[in-house]
Amino acid sequence: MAAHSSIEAITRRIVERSRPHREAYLDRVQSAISRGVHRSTLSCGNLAHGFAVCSPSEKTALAGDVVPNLGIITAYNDMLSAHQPYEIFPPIIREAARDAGGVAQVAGAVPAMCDGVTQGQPGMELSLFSRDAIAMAAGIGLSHNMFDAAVYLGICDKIVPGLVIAALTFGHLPAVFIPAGPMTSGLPNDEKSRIRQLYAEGKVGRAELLEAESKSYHGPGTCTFYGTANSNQMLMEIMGFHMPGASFVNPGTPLREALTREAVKRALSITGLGNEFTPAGEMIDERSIVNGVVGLHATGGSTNHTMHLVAMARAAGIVLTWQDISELSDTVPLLARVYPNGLADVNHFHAAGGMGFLIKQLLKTGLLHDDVRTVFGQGLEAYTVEARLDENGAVVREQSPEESGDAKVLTKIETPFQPTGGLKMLTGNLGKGVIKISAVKPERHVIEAPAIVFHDQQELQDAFKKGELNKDFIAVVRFQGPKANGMPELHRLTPPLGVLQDRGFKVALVTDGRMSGASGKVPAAIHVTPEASDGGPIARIQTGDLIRLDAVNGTLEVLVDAAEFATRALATANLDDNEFGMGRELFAPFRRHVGPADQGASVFFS
Ligand SMILES: O=C(O)[C@H](O)[C@@H](O)[C@H](O)[C@H](O)COP(=O)(O)O
Ligand code: SF4
Repeated sequence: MAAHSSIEAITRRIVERSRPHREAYLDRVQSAISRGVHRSTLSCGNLAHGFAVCSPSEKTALAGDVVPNLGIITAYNDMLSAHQPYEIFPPIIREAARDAGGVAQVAGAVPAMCDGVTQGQPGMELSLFSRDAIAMAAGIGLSHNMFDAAVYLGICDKIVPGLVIAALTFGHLPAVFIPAGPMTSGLPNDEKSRIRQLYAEGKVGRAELLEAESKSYHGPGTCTFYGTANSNQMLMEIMGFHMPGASFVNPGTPLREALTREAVKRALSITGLGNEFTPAGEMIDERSIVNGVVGLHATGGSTNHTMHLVAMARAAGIVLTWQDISELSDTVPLLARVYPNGLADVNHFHAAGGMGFLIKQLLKTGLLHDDVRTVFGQGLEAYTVEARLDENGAVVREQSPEESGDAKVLTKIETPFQPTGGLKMLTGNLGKGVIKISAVKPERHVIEAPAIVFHDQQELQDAFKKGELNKDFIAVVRFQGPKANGMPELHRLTPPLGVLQDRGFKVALVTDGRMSGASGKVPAAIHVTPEASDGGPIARIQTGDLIRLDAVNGTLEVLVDAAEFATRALATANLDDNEFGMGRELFAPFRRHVGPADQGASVFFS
């Protein structure tokens, strides 16, 4: 089916806008491809170093240029429950490669930060920058130039975006992302949040809170809320980097291992040595990026992707804007209700039909481009399936059902939960920002209230504890942008603001910082650009100013006389404490060179 007219029009606009960058990028990819089997360009010395630890048969294979070699980029560590399962993946991948007549080597590892461990801590100020550091680290591994394709082992927030930036930078290589799957369901996310709010009110102690948190985050796998990590899995499948049906199969299961082995075999079959060469830089085009944005809207995905997707696209010469994202939101309905957009978790989403059902529903009305390339072949229709094991333990795929397994969690295109998607751009005299409305009740989509200005989230939490915030107000938390302190997630604001909202006050947040993908119920205008440290108008706001956040009309305004507002001095903040400690001194160059949020908050592009 042809794509919906609005989808086509926005895609065409992106193609035109991107043309100079995209053509130059594709020329570079072609030039790299033309140099042929890359290890054959290495000297004997290089090659001997490169396969020194391989078996004799692997050395023989790699000395020639007919056996494909797979580079593994791994983000394994024990800090992320989502990444811990990757510890055992390399030997499985090497064995699967041998079984498929190829070779696999760990090309390199990349760092991975768990935003849950650093949430509210100084380390969170390294979080956003770690995305670009991950891309650099993956580049170091791939620069050995021994490989005919790469497989990427990464799940969470900035790790997948960083790996995609690397995969597209090495766009002459096919790229298959291999997920490890979600944690099994524990304490429901809304119950965890209820206990957090009780703790914020002093009604339960640390022991009760820790017990609840530990029952929620209890084992290997991705946390089960629909935050940035699980938004990443959705994106990797809908953009064609995953094998169909691979995203949300729990770790440690036979199907998980079979899907991993299958992905390895597929990666070895799409190299330039075979007949289905699928270099990542040509596989991903403007249609793939638009499909990613559509999936984000249809599932109420993470606000972080208004930056990560922009940076990922730019790595392939594609210029995606917040306007594109916002207009796509007007066309794409919300079809999934997964926490924080509902009570279900990602395991319930998968059991209700998951990605195969979602893609099928969106393709039905042309809201996705079907005519795209994927690691599985041509066309997104191939992803309207569910993966399972046959009696021999092999992966087989069945057509997704016509009906949802749970219409309260995943609905059909004919009966959407909301007629439009979750992410809106806001514009006005405070600059640009974004808001995620899929988790905000309609009666809170427009908030007008006096500002209370804070220069960090602890100040707001302290004011809340002193009982100073029992009123209607809009919290302005500024000097939290990329240049100021690395743009940390301000997710610790969610419990106090949630308590005040539940008490019936009209509250909202305006910040040049960002929130967690797990944030949601309080209306928040985030990623406000220009940031305070860049002289943005957010630095002119004074406590008491009336602010209007209107997610219906997409506006963010301070209701102060324009002439008076323009003559106000820009506020300043003492950021000395953000320069040192917990490695922040290592990222000073990033704070100096990072681009604005609406350009992806990247040190690579601005
Ligand atoms: O963008 C995201 O989805 C968040 O960064 C998420 O990965 C992070 O871990 C949250 O902080 C977890 O939520 P809690 O902090 O509420 O456990
Ligand atoms: S989803 Fe967030 S908290 Fe969970 S493992 Fe990933 S980064 Fe850590």
